[in-house]
Amino acid sequence: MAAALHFGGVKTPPSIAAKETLQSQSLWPQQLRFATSVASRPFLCRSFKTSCSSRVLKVSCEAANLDVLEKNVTATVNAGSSGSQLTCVMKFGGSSVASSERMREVADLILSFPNERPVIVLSAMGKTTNKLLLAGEKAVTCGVTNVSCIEELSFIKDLHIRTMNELGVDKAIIDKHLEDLEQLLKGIAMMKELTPRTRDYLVSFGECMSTRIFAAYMNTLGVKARQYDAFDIGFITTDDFTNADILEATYPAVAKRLYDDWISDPAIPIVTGFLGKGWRTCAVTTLGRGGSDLTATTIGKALGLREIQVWKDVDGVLTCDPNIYPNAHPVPYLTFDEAAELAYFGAQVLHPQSMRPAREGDIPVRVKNSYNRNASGTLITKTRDMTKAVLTSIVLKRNVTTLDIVSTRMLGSFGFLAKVFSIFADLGISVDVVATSEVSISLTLDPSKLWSRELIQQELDHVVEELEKIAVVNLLQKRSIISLIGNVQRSSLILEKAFRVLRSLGVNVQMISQGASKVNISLVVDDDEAEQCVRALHSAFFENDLPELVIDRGNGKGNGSPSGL
Ligand SMILES: Nc1ncnc2c1ncn2[C@@H]1O[C@H](COP(=O)(O)OP(=O)(O)O)[C@@H](O)[C@H]1O
Ligand SMILES: N[C@@H](CC(=O)OP(=O)(O)O)C(=O)O
Repeated sequence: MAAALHFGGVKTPPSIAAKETLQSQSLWPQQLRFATSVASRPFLCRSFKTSCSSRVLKVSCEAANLDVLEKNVTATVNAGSSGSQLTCVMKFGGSSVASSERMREVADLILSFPNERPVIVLSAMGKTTNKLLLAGEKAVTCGVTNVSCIEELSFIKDLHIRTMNELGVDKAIIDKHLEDLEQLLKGIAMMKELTPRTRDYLVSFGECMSTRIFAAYMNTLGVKARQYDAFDIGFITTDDFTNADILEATYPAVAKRLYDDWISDPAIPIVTGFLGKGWRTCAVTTLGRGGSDLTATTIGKALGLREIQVWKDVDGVLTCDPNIYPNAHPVPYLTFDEAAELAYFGAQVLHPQSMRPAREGDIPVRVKNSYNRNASGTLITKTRDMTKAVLTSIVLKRNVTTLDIVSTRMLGSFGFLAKVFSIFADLGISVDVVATSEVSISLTLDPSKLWSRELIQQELDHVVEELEKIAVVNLLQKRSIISLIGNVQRSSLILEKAFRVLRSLGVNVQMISQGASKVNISLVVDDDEAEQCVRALHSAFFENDLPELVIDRGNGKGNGSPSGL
């Protein structure tokens, strides 16, 4: 039987009617408590689904016992308090919490928003994740007796102990972690192998230690804070170690745990970014490099918070990677689609999957600079005014492999494309950019699903071997994808300008593709020409005063006048 629950408002007790959704105009703790308590009672619910935005919570559930459900709804609503609820997520990346000074600065920053009651998500301090990975790799070959001399292990210990000393927190809070870390490295040395599962457990020490230190520091300031390991509070993931996906069960579980604790004993939650728990193995998993952004947006959606803030070391999302072009400018507004595309095509500033929960929950994401808090940053929302927008950002993804596949006509055109993609699916390799004709297909392979390495030669040989059964295959390595993120409604204008720039550099574009997302045009060029192209494109699009880039004739097609190049 499908039970339907309807909240008329926060003060009105809910009534049970024959509908399938519970809706509320504002998200109050008691509604979330209700939703999560229903979700957590399998005897009560056969199936349960929620989606929430900052204003609307929808719950559909199929109840096994309506009487019990009704009592539960009433009890939970009456017990709830409409007082101070959690308001936003603030995520601070490794660069923001790299030292004791930075942690002080971040605490000060959090306290400078007295009207917020934030959930804090932290990454590991500075480059700790990289150091842990290096320590693990060294442990594989160095022998058990040499583990304590691994330089990266000493670095990590020194950094964390010094930070605790300087912040005046009790060093005992991470004693056990430091001991276990060394034991783990000895285990790796003994086994002479570092599996993806062990790798995830190894890197989890970074976030587990940074959050404990920071929560303890907040407590020394007289601000009540409570540390949480994400894998203990309901972050349930697939068992794809090193690149796990968050499962739907995470949302009600995390909401329940954080809200229950907040209501019974309010304290600022300090949550480990990047980590989860595999649903079959129950082992620690990680969400892929930069995954703390995804932790933040997941919490934002789970709790239906007002805003998700990600604090970085740059003034927001920039017009291109500042390491390629130091004068890149902050982009004030982006849509979730633009930000997702930008992240997916290689802009390190955001995790590729992090926009999904924010978009589903329709929760604005603000990218801010913890080193320059007055900078306005970038606001990412579902829609924005695109009438004046042409190009938003230029993104470079290096060291990409491309494949040109020409059918030997053993299969019809439908069969050919289907067969090509089934080969990639069977081998678990993602494809980024695709250009097709009836009998040929060119595509680029995405190495990002593999942990900090490119597709290895053996895997590529296997792909080619399989494809050669139906096609002539040409594999080209050391290519780059330049993604032009912006208003693809103006693609002719963007392409005209881009090709002028590239022609003036004597660069030949090897593949071009315009995504269905309508925000991205991808161009494939040689690796060694790519940075030069990005710099020239940046100055043509963002630094030259080119009137045709801003004038709108009201028909959405630009004025088509030739560029000044
Ligand atoms: N388009 C871009 N906009 C902003 N930063 C970018 C962009 N492309 C690459 N970056 C790099 O991303 C870095 C910020 O991301 P990240 O290192 O993940 O931050 P954090 O560790 O603070 O979360 C910047 O320091 C910058 O070097
Ligand atoms: N510490 C992890 C997770 C993370 O999100 O880090 P950061 O916020 O510093 O990018 C990493 O380095 O990948």
